[in-house]
Amino acid sequence: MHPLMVTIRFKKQGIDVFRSQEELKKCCSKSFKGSDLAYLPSLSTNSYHNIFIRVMFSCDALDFRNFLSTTTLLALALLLLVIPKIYKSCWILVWRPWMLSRKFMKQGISGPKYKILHGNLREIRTLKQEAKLTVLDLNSNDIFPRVLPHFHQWRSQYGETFLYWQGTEPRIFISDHELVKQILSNKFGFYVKPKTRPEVLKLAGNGLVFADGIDWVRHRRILNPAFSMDKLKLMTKLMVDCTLRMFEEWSKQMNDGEKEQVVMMNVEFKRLTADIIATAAFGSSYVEGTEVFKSQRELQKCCAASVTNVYIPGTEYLPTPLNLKIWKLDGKINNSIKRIIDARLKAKSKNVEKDYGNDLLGIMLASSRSNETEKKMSTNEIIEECKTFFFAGHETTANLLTWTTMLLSLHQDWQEKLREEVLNECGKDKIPDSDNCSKLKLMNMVLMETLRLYGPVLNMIRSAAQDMKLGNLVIPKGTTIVVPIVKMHRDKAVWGSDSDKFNPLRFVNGVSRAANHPNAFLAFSIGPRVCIGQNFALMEAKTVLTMILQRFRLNLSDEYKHAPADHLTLQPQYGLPLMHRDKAVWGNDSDKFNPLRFENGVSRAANHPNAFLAFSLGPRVCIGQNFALMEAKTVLTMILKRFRLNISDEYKHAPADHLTLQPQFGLPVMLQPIKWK
Ligand code: HEM
Repeated sequence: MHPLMVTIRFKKQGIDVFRSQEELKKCCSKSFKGSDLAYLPSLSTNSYHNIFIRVMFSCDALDFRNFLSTTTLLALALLLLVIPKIYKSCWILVWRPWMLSRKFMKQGISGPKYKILHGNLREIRTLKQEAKLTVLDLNSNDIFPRVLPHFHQWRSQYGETFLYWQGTEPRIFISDHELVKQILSNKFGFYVKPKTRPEVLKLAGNGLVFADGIDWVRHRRILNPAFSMDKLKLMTKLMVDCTLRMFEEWSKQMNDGEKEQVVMMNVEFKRLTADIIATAAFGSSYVEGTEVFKSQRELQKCCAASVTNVYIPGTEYLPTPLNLKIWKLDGKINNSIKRIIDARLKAKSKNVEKDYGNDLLGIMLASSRSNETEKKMSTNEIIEECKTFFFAGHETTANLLTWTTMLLSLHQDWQEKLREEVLNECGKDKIPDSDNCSKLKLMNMVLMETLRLYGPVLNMIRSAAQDMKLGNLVIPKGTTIVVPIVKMHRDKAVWGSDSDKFNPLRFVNGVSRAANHPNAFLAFSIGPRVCIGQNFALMEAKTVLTMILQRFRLNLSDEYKHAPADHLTLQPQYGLPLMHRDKAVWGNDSDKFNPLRFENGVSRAANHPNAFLAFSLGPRVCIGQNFALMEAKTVLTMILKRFRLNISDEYKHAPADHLTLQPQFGLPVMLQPIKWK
């Protein structure tokens, strides 16, 4: 405001305004003592710093000196409190975005325009909502535009590397494999986990996934032994038991005589993997863990809805309806975990168990009693780690199993190949163990290819802990780096021109030789923060798949809509309904003599219309099949009319390949003549 305007305004209120300090002093000496004067220092800004005001108070009626000192102090205190906040807000809301955008622009990096407070969140929300209305072609693996439509759009507008704003947080999208390798394999803490939203911390726990620095080193050192190969071998048995329980449930749901069943696989796999992690890592049953899983699922919905909203620090303490819901769910999760921990402590104190147990929970509880600080975990830390493992330990593997069964249903040839491999390694009904699983090479390739195309983790994020030089780029401190796994796994330059195709054979020579870059496969990340549970997840997936392929043929139900979606992890938006056919081809009793299976004809005796190959099929089908059958029927009829047949005691059951299948020691049969009345 112009000084003249200020003067007029104060004069109107009966306040004298002086234009210089000298003028003011003259007046003071005449009618006021110095201390009775007030002037507003805040007015002393560049434009009107020479304006002083005289306040027309009655000095007798008021102890003006006291009044002045208290209010000045209060005002000063308030100013001291408010000014830094205002400064910080201006810095975050306006100055930093402007400055950083310029810095990146100078390096040739642009992106969508920053909008105050919201950044680009509104665009992200709109694009995601629009993408969710689409359904992909069944054979399309090009899911990037659907699951991360904003990245897809900005990439085509601004190039491979661009800057965008998650609210007021600057984020740079980097998909260059070499740069990503440098970021993820950095061991010096230059790229750390960025601050996480409070609701996400409540969901996934403030454990290993989000820890940094010495805390992370301590936690990882304590937890690593829980995932050693020896421990995993012991866990396979638990995985098998849980899977058998799932089959029992399925057979209960199946009506008598039914050979086909539609099952929502994503739901079943979530339940199964939850059961497995509850038993294998926490020694609790699914029932005890149910409360944790149920609440985590609810929380996940809250998080998926809120991550595209603006986050204002401190708002998590306001009693909004969403916060109230989050607090309630968090309370439930904490209580359930405490109950599981208490049960273990009780078992130990009653000497039911010698120690705390050698699973994940046991290892953590033992560490809480350690005298060495670098091997010690507090109770709170254990609770947070439990949340982390309950969440990370089942959600991801459930999605891996879901997408693998989807792809095997679409690619029946691969389903058959895997079944053959399973039957070779484990037979028709042998329970798989870790040794069998390690021999399943084709299955391993299929799992890798599924993780490449439909990896549960879509992105990883890191924050530059200080100004960093990355390739030709300078990344200012505090910038978040987004590593788009789902995009990088489809990079034609690295994975070849068929990168969008399902081709497990690309992994025939191992993961590091599947692409042009040895670290192109990022499903479990790389470097020091590589997924701690990857061997556990793969062992689990192999065990479950083996047991399914031994028993069922998988087909997609007609109701399936191909709509992969970003629900924090990659999930099928409308679920995955699959049709199971009882056992591979001939059913559970395939080893039994059961002529009734041919009741409805040869083509309907098995799950495959051409399963019966005794006379071969196609153009070279046996020319004499009818002759042979006629002959067999005639002879058998005549024998059966005359004799009752009994196997002789001398018979040795030894079918042998004598060009045709023959009884090696002949077939001595006792013929007992029938006397017809
Ligand atoms: C198919 C299954 C899985 C996939 C695709 C997967 C993927 C990943 C990825 C990409 C990371 C790195 C995240 C980042 O650095 O931002 C990670 C970390 C982690 N994963 Fe997994 N994971 C799977 C299964 C599991 C299982 C079964 C467990 C536990 C039993 C687990 C526990 C963890 C933990 C604790 C971390 C943090 C490790 C650290 O920072 O030191 N994951 N996982």
